[in-house]
Amino acid sequence: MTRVRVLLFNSAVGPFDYSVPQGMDLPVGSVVQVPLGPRRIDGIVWDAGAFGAEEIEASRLRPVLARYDMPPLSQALRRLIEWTADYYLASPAAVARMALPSGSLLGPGRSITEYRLTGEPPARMTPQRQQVYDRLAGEQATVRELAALAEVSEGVIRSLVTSGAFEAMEVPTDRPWPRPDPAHITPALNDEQQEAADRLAEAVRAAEPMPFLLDGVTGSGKTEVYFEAVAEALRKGRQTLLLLPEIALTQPFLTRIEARFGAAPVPWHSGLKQTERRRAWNAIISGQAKIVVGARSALFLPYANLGVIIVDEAHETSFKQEDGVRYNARDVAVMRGRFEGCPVVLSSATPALESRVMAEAGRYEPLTLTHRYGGAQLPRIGLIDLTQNPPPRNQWIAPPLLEAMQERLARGEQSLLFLNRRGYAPLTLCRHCGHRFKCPNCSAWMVDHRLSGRLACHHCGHAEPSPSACPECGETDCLVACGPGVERIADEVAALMPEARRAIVTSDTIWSPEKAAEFVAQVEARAIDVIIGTQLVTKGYHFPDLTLVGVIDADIGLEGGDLRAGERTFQQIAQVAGRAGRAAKPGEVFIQTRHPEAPVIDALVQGDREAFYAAETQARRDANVPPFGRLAAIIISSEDHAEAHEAARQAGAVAPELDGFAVYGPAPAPLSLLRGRHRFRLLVHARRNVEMQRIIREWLQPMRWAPGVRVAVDVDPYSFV
Ligand SMILES: Nc1ncnc2c1ncn2[C@@H]1O[C@H](COP(=O)(O)OP(=O)(O)OP(=O)(O)O)[C@@H](O)[C@H]1O
Ligand SMILES: [Zn+2]
Repeated sequence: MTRVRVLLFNSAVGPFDYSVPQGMDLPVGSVVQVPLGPRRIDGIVWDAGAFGAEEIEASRLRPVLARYDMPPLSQALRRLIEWTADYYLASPAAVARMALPSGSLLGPGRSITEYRLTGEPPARMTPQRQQVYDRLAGEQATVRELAALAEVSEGVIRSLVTSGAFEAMEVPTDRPWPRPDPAHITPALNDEQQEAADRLAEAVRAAEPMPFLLDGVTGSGKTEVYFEAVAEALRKGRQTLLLLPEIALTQPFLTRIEARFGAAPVPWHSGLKQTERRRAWNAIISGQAKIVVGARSALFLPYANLGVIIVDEAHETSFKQEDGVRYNARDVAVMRGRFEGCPVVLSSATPALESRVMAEAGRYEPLTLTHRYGGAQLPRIGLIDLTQNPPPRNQWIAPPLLEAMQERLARGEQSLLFLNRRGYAPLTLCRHCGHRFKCPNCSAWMVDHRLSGRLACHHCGHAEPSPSACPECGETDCLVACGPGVERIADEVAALMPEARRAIVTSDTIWSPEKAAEFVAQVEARAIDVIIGTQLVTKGYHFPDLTLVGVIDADIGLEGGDLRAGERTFQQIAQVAGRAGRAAKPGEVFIQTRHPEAPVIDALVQGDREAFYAAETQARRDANVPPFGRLAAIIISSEDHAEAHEAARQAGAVAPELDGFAVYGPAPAPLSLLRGRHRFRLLVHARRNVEMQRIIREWLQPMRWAPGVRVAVDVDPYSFV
C-alpha cells in the first residue's frame, strides 16, 4: 500500500491521506508523525477511506515522517473510538487522544528523570527557595511535579537543579509488575455467590461479549463474585479492566485485590506521577499488566488482550464525564466489551434504572445476590419526621437520632452521619443589609469552608478568605451562615457529644488515596466514633463496628426535581444505609425528612426496592424519558451575554421540526453563569427510534458561530444545570 489515511491529533482538520515511504511498514492502527503545513503532528493510521475525507491525488501526497515504536491500535479500539465519536457527537481526534494520553508516545523502555533534594542548601536562600525546602523534603518527582507540589514556578526548581541542590535520579519506566495468582487465596463462596461466579467465569472462558448486571444487596459479596471472573481471565492469560467511580476509594481496594491475588494491581488515574503513568502504560500496552484498576479515563487505553471489564458501583453518576468528550463510561464499557469480544460486569446494589431496563429486555444478563454474606442482616430503617420531631433551632440532629448515637458511643460502636454538602454552610448572608455572598464567575452562592477559613465556589473553584465584615454595608458581626454542611454537623456533634471522636469525610479531607487509607485505618483501629460525610462515604467501605447511620436531610436530593432526582435519592440513601451492620452486630438507620409520604422515602423504609423501581420505571415510560425516550442537551455559551443569547436564538430558529424530535428552548440554563460564561440551553427530546445524533449533527454542523461562542452537546445528559 502506498497511501494511508491518518487521523490527526491536536488538529481541527483531517483526516488526511499521506504516502508511505519506501521500507516503512505501516499497518492500520500504527501511531505516526506526519507533516501538516510547516508543523509535525501525531496521528493514527486509520482504515482506508474512513471518515469520508476528500481524496488527494497520489502525486500531491506528502510522506509519513516516522512511526512510533509501539503496537498498532487494534481494530476493536478503532471501532470503539469511531463509535464514541459518533454517538456522543465528538471529534474522532478528541476521542483518540484519550487512547494515547500525554507521555504515551515516548517509546518503550525509556526512563524518566526525577529529582530530589540533596540536603545541601544553596548559597543564596530566597523565600521561594525556602518554600521548596519546607515542602519537598523526602519528595522525588519530575521538575514539573515538584514545582506543583511546592507551589513555585518550574524556573525556581530548575535553578536549584543547576546549583546542585537537587540531584537527578533516572527512574526506569519498564520495570515489570508482579504477576497476580488466580489461586493465591480463594474464598469459599456460598451457593448464590458460586452460581453467579460460575456464570461469569464461563463467559470469560468463552469470551462472550455479554454485559452482566451483577445486582446484589449491600454486603452480599459482589466483589468476591467478580473476583472469580478476574481469576478466570488470569488463568487465560488475559487482562482485566476494573473501573471505579472514585479515586479516593482505590487504596483500600488495591489492598483487597492484593490480598486475593497476591500482587498489587496496576492503577490508572489522573493523580499518577509521570514515571508511574509511563510504567503503567508500558505494561498495559504490552499485556504485562494483568489487572488494571482505573478511573473512567482507563477505558480507552490500548489493552493488549482484554478478558473482562468490570464496572464497580456502576450506578454512580461520576462515570459520566461532564467536559471535553461527554461520555458515560458505563455505557462505553459495554460497547468496548462488544468490540473486544469479552464480558462486561456492571456491579451495583442499586443499579441504574437504565441497566435494570436493559436486563428486563434481555440485553444484559442479570445475576442476583439476595442476601448479605455470612448471615449479616440488612439494617432496620426508621423514619424521623422533622415536622413532628424537629431538632432545636440551628441544629440538625433530631432527638431520636442523637439518642441512638449516644447509645452507640456508650457501647463502643460507631455512627455515620450522611449529608451531601461539603463545607460549613451553603450560604452566607448579612443580617444587617441582606447581602448574600455570590461567586463573581458563576450564578452560585459561595460556600463557607471553616476548616480552611474560606468562602469557595463549588463550580469554578473561586475562593476568598472568610470575610469579617459585610462588603456591602461594612457592618461587622452581622454575617450569618445559613443551612448546614458536614463541617457544621461535626461542630454540632462536638457540642452535643464532646467525648466522641469525629472524622469529616469529604473531597476536602480525603483528597488522595493515602488520605483514604489513613481514614480507613483510623476507623478500623476504632479511633473514630462518629463519621460525618458526603456521598464519598456512601460506597465501598466495610466497617464491622459501624452500626448506626443517620441521614441528616433526605429531602435535599429531591429538591432539584430533575429526571433522576428520585432515583438518585434512593441510591444514595440505600448505599449509605448499606454501611450499617455489615458484620455480626445488627445495623440501624434513621432517615430525617419533612416528606415522609414521598414514594422514595416510603420505599426505603419498607425496604421495598422492587416497588420503587417499578413505579419509577412506569413514570419514565409514561413521560417517554430515558431510558424510554432520549434526551440531549445543547449548551451555548459565551463570555458575552448578548453573543450567547443571539447564538442560542439562531440555533433555536433553525431547529428541525420532525416527528418524534422535539426541541425545547433556548432558555437561560439554571446555572446561567459558569466560570464567567453566560449559558443558554436547548433540550432535545426524541423518540427512541429516531436518529437523534444524525439530526443534531445535520442541524448544528452548518451553523457559523461568533468566535467567542462555544457549543457543547451532551447526549444522554445526567446534569441539567
Ligand atoms: N464468600 C466469602 N467468603 C469470605 N468473605 C466474604 C465472602 N463473601 C463476602 N465476604 C466478605 O463480606 C464483606 C462484604 O463483601 P463485599 O464487599 O464483596 O460486598 P459487596 O456486595 O461488594 O458490598 P457493597 O456493595 O455493600 O460495597 C467483605 O468483607 C467480604 O470480604
Ligand atoms: Zn464560581
